[in-house]
Amino acid sequence: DYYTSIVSLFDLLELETKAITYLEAYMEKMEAISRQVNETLNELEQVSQEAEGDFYEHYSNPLNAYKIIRRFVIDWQNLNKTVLADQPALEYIANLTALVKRDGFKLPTDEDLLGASKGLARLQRTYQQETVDVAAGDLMEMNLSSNFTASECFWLGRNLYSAGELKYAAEWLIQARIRLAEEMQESYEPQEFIGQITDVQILEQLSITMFYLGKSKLALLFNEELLAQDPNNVHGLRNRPIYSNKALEERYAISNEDESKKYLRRTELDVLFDKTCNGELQQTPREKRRLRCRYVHNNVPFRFIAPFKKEELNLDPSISYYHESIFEKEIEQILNATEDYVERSMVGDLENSTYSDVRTSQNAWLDFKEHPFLNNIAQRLKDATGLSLESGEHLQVANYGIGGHYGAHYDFSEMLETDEYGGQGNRIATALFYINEVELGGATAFPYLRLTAPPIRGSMIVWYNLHKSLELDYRTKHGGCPVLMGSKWICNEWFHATGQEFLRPCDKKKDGHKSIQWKDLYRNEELSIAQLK
Ligand SMILES: O=C(O)CCC(=O)C(=O)O
Ligand SMILES: [Fe+2]
Repeated sequence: DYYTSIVSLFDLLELETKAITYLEAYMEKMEAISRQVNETLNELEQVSQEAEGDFYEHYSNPLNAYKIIRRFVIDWQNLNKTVLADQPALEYIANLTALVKRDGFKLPTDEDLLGASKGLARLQRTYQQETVDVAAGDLMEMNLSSNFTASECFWLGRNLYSAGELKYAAEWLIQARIRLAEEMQESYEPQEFIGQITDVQILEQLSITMFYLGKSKLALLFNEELLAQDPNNVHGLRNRPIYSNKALEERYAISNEDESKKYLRRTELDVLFDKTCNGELQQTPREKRRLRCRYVHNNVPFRFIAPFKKEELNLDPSISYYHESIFEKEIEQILNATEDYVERSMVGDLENSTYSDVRTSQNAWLDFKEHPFLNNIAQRLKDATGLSLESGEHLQVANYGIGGHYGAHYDFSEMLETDEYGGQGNRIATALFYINEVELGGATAFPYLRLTAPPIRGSMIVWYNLHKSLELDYRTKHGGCPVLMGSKWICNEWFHATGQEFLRPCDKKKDGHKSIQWKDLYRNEELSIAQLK
């Protein structure tokens, strides 16, 4: 999947560079052919004009009789056989096909484009970025000098419409119109490049989008504009009575309950998560007053000389950074080891796992036993947490691309089966390394705790998912915020409950009550469309 990872985009760039050279070669051939055909055409026109005078006189001349026959046997044949039958287009297509087939290269699909579009909308929503600004290449007040063209705005709008992101679809389509008008002004000739769109196309899409957004009057207005430009437009004519009836109905309706089914449904939890990611929700200084940064050795002899740099983010449940916890060399080794295995992440248990929009990232697993270089990392994980890795899982490596995110979830299994996780008990703690610099976005967010941990290259965060009593800690709901710029690489380790009895002694007292109030919050929430207004 292209939209889930930046790595695969490098392959695409390479492919496009080659495709451009093929297209250039094709053009050169076409121009040569066009020259030859032109010359031949001139010749033919000349000789046939000569014959236009007196037909009988002309062809009584045996030389002329010979010439016309010769033209059919030689000249036309040559033209058709050698010049026109030489098909540069076919050759170009064959070259391109061979290039793509090499190494089983997969071209991006409609699904990839849809994913990339959704990623952009997700960024806009989470970080409250206006469409005008994004279209002008302004993201979080940085100018990225990647202005969108009218066509690009149009196709993004169309994709967002298919994805049910109607509000953003409408905004991008309006940008497309503005840009198209500008582009027309800049050049006097109507633009003719392949894929250029027209105002009629935009208006078709815009009116239907407005209609499903519940704005029938606007839908009607844009539809009229469409018909003014293209009076016989089939869609325009068919939709006119539908839009105008609906607009009339709304005028007289007391309430307007018949909302469209095409809204993208967003839950209250989604909204809460967004607000945590964009910093609208934060802990107060008072709540944070007891948090400390300190060196810790956890009674590990080596760590007396090289202590961990611990930064507390939350005390109960415990969440902390351990800075400078992984070496550059190790990061390199991890990335090398996973390069070929990074797959689109699955969500859910093994049997029922499906690709899902909840999580847009790619991941791979590294077995400690198979990779000796992981020994040091394993030791560090044990020393920092004081937990055993006997019941731990393989190390997971994940990568998020354009707008990639991981919606709010729990790491533990809520209805643990005895044989689940190989009978090792629930996921007691999570340790997560950030292994690259994320330019912007991509924090790990805990919405119930109003807390984010921005990714810091080389740092690890550790938190407990279970209470000391091993009851589920419902305050630990968390996820990965959308990556705004760059890509995000993490690797994480899940510790399990089995074998930790003496390492993290459980309280006799049950302490699960501390988080019980979060348990059913948002569980069966009514799907909310608040976000769309
Ligand atoms: O990407 C993140 O920051 C969170 C990842 C996560 O929660 C997980 O892999 O379970
Ligand atoms: Fe998680």
